[in-house]
Amino acid sequence: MKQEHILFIGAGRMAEAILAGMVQTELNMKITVSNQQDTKRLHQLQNQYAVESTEDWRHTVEHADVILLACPPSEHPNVLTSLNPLLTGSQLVMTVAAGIGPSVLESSLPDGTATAWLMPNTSADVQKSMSIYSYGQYVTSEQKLIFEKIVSSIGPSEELSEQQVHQMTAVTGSAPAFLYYFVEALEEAAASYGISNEQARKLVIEMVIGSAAMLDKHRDPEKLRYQVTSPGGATAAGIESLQKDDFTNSLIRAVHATNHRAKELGSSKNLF
Ligand SMILES: NC(=O)C1=CN([C@@H]2O[C@H](COP(=O)(O)OP(=O)(O)OC[C@H]3O[C@@H](n4cnc5c(N)ncnc54)[C@H](O)[C@@H]3O)[C@@H](O)[C@H]2O)C=CC1
Ligand SMILES: O=C(O)[C@@H]1CCC=N1
Repeated sequence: MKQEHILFIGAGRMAEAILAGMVQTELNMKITVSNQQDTKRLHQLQNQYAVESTEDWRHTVEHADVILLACPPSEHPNVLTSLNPLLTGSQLVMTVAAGIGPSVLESSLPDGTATAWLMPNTSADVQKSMSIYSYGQYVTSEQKLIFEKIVSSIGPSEELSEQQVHQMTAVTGSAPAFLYYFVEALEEAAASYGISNEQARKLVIEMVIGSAAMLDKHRDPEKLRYQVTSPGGATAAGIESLQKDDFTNSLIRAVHATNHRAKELGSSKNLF
């Protein structure tokens, strides 16, 4: 079977999480990583994940089946402009950038270029990224198979429309940061009672892991919340306090702010 070749343009945090996930699966895929200028970083990734690296991705484009843009949204115009004359016509160009859907890629690449938008999260590192994605109009069924092979190596996924990927970017791409922020806040609350920071961390992280396992098993957060919340009991007082502080709407506002910024970052008005 032909070994496919994937070229990463951008080798930062999201690229590394994807790499880490991918190499845990026997994908029979050649992986080349590149970034803007940081050779030290490329060598670190090369050694850690046994992948290849190049200091000038332009030399690798013609050999790649899939080109994965993992650079900031603001760098897409430069990268796409450089990419344009180098494409052979049979490659899949995909991005993980917030705000940059397949229609944006299509409008800046030669007519008929196959494109896809993947919105993963950093849990790709442990093959648990809940990823969402959307295809452009020229992707072949063979390219879909390759794409799905890559995506399934980093966790569960869901195909959505381009508009829905915009709307769900906060929920799957960014919300891990909201959850980590929640953990930090609870650690702070725990430590305020005088236990050590290490103890606070253990208590909170293990509680979150246990709760995530319960969600995984029962898949009904409201029911699980009721099981914890004894009528007239202690938890009810805590939930009431969160409700007084407008917890749900605070989170909804965070989702809206995130999506708004993502859209702004990827808006062709600001990019091209
Ligand atoms: N960090 C995350 O959790 C997620 C990030 N993303 C997307 O992933 C992309 C990268 O984000 P991070 O990894 O967080 O950023 P980062 O700052 O850690 O990495 C950016 C990488 O792009 C490279 N780069 C910058 N300009 C370049 C250019 N002109 N040519 C080649 N490489 C270039 C940098 O050298 C670096 O390796 C962004 O588009 C972001 O929207 C998507 C989902 C989640
Ligand atoms: O913060 C960001 O812009 C990226 C997009 C989704 C998660 N991280």
